[in-house]
Amino acid sequence: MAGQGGATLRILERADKEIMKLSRSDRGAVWEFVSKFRTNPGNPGLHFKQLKGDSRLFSARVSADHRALLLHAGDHDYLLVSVKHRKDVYEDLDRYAYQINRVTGGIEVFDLTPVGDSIVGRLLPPDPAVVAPPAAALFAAVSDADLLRLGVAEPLLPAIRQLTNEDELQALIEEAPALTGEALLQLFGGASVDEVYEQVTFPVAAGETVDPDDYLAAVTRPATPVTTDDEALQAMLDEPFARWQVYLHPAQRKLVERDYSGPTRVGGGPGTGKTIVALHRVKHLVEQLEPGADRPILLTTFNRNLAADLRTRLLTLGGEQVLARVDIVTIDKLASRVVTDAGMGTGRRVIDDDRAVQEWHDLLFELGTPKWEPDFLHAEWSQVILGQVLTSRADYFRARRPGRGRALTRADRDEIWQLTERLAMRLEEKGVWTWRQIAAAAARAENARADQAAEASDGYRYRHVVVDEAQDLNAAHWKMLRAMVAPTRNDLFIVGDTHQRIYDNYVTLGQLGINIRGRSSRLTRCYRTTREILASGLELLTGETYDDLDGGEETLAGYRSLLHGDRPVLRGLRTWAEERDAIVAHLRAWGPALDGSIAVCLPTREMVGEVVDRLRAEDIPAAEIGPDGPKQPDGVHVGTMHRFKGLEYQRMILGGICDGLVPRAGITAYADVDPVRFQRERARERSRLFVAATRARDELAVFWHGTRSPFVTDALASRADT
Ligand SMILES: Nc1ncnc2c1ncn2[C@@H]1O[C@H](COP(=O)(O)OP(=O)(O)OP(=O)(O)O)[C@@H](O)[C@H]1O
Repeated sequence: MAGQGGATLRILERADKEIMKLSRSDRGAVWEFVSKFRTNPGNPGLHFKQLKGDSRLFSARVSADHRALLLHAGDHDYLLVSVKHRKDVYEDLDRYAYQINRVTGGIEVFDLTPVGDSIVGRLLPPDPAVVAPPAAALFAAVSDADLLRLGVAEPLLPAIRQLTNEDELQALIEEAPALTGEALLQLFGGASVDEVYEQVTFPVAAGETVDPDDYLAAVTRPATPVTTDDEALQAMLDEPFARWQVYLHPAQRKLVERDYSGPTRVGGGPGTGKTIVALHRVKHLVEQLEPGADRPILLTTFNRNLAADLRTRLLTLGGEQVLARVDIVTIDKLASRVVTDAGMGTGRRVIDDDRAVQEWHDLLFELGTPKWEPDFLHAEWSQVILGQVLTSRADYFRARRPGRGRALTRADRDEIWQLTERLAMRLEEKGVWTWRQIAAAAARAENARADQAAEASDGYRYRHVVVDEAQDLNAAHWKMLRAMVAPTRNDLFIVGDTHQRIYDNYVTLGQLGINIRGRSSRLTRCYRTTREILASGLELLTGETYDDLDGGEETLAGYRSLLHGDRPVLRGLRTWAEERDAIVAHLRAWGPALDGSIAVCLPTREMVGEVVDRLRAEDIPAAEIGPDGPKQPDGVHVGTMHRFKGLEYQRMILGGICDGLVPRAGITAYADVDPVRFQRERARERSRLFVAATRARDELAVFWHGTRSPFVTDALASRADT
């Protein structure tokens, strides 16, 4: 990057927050400044000079009114740490301190105003005589040594010792380096020092001993969040919200850039940047490819609007060159392609599960077999026989039926096997099949292909496979994916959160030939939503346990947000008509949603239709969310819970959160006859509500009428406004 006489200039994430607050033309001036500086820092127009009293800090002229503050890392390497009004650079110089964090090895620059001391570039250890902690100090129970072990910035210790309430803590966090904020918030929330170390600090700790004076080494560590890439910088200057393109959290960056000896899985609660990590991973993998015109990387997800969104974001992130090497396709479409390639199912139409259950019903009626419920047989066929890609009666006799409840005798299995064969024939005669059948057929076809591919050295479909929303794939999908890529380094990168599982697919990846043991990690910092919304979302999950896709248990320990906002509004109304009035009133209070940043989520399609009609009658523009996303980008988006997977809104109303609707009344029928199924259905409905609640960035309102949903706990409901 540094040409002859030129310099490397990296922009520290901190500076970019200031840059984003500038006017458009001033941002343009920053861009020009960066280009000129990189070409020749000695350009007289830049007035580049060292600041008095510090060997590393420099100032330079960005525009008539603005100055840049630069930190010299060594050689020709500089960091842009601040862009300020010219008056402030000189007046406020004393406010800045910088250091290399001894735990992460990253460079931290911060504003010490809250301390009120002048300590540029000098790290003053706190003087206990001067800053004796007041009696009610928030962190009185945690020693300095422990705070430092957690990676809290040393120059902020005096200020931290003064904190006595959450508002002061929040104000400090706004300005503090991210790790300091994250660690303090977790401690404030009641976590122990060891827990915070494990969940927050360890994932970002440098893997080597840190030399606190070696700025050149520090500048390239993932813990120094910088951009050097011109395209990324320009995109960010044009589109201030695109920070994710540039500044990965060190925990995210490590996952993106690591070389894995086999399949890996990244978990994490909603909004922790799993999709962002998947996109950066794809870009990273493309950058390792030798030039070519093929598409050796598969990026797959569950539904069509998410696939479209991945395409748009990957284009923004990597441009046409990256996109050209990646096949982005939904998992079902991929399975369809495979069966078409294999010459199977020509001309067959896909039917949904409701229609398939109806076919079961008709078949059982024609056969006069009252012993089985259509619903039960469909689930057994879909989840066990097709789900595990069982191809013979003998395999079915031996199959495990995890989570299926009710035990089956050998005679039962024999009968069910014959019935499923009859149903399959019936569907074939009608020229239709289900997505599950397609997935199972694709897994078989792809495995046959892989057997041949293993003989030819390079016969696999893909070099790398990246999967988003992995919690919703079924075993047949995994078998297909496993067969698409050679079992070697960096083969599968799997991203998902089982707390957000909204389809009935439970798998143990290890049993499907995908061994993620020792290569599984979890992101814990939420970028999307506020602490207040997260707390309510987590409360909705109370009492359920979740798996880790590999036979173990998954937790959300350490899940946190640095964002802070209003508590969600909870409101019980008497009738559905009153609830609709309340929805309209709430939307009006929020003001017009012309940019599609507001959504209403409801449990049934009928309710969606009724709310859309009502909003239109009130002259509030509304768009229903279909399988390809909102039917138009502007207006209030309205959809059922299923449709909200992977989306994000500034403000959301969850309506109709009533007993009998969430969870659906129908599932109580299983409570006695099939408790395992009941538990699974309930967990799924809970996850659906959790997904919907965690789509909101800033504000959330939860409404119901009549009796509230049992998922709205007493603790939540005690704050309700009825
Ligand atoms: N490093 C980052 N810097 C800034 N913003 C980020 C970062 N990582 C993620 N985000 C933002 O956080 C939000 C959530 O990211 P993303 O959709 O990747 O999360 P997710 O874990 O896939 O969520 P979900 O599981 O709910 O679908 C997005 O708005 C994204 O731009």
